[in-house]
Amino acid sequence: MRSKLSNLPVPEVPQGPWSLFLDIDGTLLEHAAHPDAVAVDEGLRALLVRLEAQLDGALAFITGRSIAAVDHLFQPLRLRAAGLYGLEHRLVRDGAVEAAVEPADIAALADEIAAELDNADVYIERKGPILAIHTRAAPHLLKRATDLVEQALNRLPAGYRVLAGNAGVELMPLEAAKGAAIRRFMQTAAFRGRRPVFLGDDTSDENGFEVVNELGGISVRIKPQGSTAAPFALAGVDAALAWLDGLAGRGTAATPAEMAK
Ligand SMILES: O=P(O)(O)OC[C@H]1O[C@H](O[C@H]2O[C@H](CO)[C@@H](O)[C@H](O)[C@H]2O)[C@H](O)[C@@H](O)[C@@H]1O
Repeated sequence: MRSKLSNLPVPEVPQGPWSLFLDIDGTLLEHAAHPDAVAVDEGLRALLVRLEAQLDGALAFITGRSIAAVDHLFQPLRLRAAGLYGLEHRLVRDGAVEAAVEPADIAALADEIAAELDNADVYIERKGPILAIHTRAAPHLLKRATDLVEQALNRLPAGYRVLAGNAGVELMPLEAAKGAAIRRFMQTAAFRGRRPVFLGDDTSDENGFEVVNELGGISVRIKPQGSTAAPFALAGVDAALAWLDGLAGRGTAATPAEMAK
C-alpha cells in the first residue's frame, strides 16, 4: 500500500534483534552538485562504527554507487555493502566484493550519449554494467537524456531498464534491485533472525521498502516527496542522522517533532 508522505509518522524504535540497511545519497549525505562533491565526516564514520558494533555486524549499505566508490567515500571503513543496486555485494566486513560483469557495448553507448548531449554540465557516470546520466547542473537536458537512454535500450542485451534517478536517469540490468540485495543479506549469518530496518530517499529505494515491509521490518522514507511504500518518514538527512544517533544509544539532538518537520 502506498501512502502520502506528508502524513507519515517518525519511525518506531525497533525492539528485539534488528538489522540496518542504509541508502547513502540523500539519506546519510546531502545531495551535491556532482557525485564526487560529497564528503563523509568523522561524525558519520563514528556513528556507523558504533551502530555496526551494536548490531554485531548486521549493518549494510544498499546503494546505487559502486562498492569501490563507497569505499573511497568512507575510507578506511569497508563495511558490508550492496553496490550498483545489488549487482555487487560484500557480504562480510572487509571481505571480497562479488562484482558484476560489464556488457561489451555499454562503454560505447556512454560515449555516444555524451556526444549527443554535448554539454560539459552533464556528467555521465560509468559504473560498469550501469550508466548514470546526471543532469543536476543542466536540468533542461533531463528529458533529452531520458529519451536517449530509452532509445539505447534496443542496443543492449535483453533485460535492461531505465530508472529515473535523483536529477538524472540511469540505465541498468533488470536484476539490479535493492529489495533483492536486502533479501540476500537477510540470509547471511549476521542478519538472520533480525528485524530489518531500511532508510532510503529515492525511487530506487521503494523496491527495498516493499521487501522490508514483507519481512515485517521498518521502512523509512527520507525527505518526503510523492508517494511511498514506507510507513514511516524522516524530514531529511539531518533527521535521519539524529534518529540513527538515538538508536546508537548516544541520545538524539532532535525531538520527534523536529524530525517530522
Ligand atoms: O542509492 P544511493 O546511495 O542513493 O545512490 C544513488 C545515486 O547517488 C549518486 O548520485 C546522486 O547523488 C549525487 C551526489 O549528491 C548527485 O550529484 C546526483 O545528482 C544524484 O543522482 C551516485 O552518483 C549514483 O551513482 C547513485 O546511483
